Amino acid sequence: MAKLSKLYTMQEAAQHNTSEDCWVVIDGKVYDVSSYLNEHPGGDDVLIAATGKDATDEFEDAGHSKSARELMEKFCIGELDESSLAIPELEIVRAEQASDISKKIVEFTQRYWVVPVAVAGISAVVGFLYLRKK
Ligand code: HEM
Repeated sequence: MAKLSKLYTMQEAAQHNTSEDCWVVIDGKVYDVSSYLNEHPGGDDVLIAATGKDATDEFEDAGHSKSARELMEKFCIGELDESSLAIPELEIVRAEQASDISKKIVEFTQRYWVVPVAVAGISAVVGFLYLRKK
């Protein structure tokens, strides 16, 4: 049967970054290692330093054994909400692009306001002459 797991955003997981309350994210899963900090053979400092980010590479670089991987399942509290990683970045890019475009439009109209005014003036004169001929 499929198991439902709780989803956490990276922002939420990142708040647990102390020696009393420590969550790490490894391979898309969230682990609450608070109770394991003092027992971790690699030290508590490496675990605290690994909070607030994807610690998969650091975990793999340490060359953890099979028994370490089995043990870590005990601390798994849920999964990472992958969509939470992309949204803030997309929003920032879009907001910057939007303000860039509107800035350019304002600058353009300030500099070249003569162009639409001239077009309107010429059309008015041409229209006036055309109507008078009739
Ligand atoms: C739930 C998460 C974790 C568990 C259960 C865990 C468990 C263990 C265990 C049992 C060892 C002893 C060696 C072995 O059996 O492989 C170990 C060593 C080590 N761990 Fe972790 N670990 C976790 C996360 C991490 C993370 C995120 C990092 C790095 C950011 C890390 C860094 C290290 C290092 C550097 C050692 C080597 C210590 C040495 O040999 O001197 N561990 N870990």
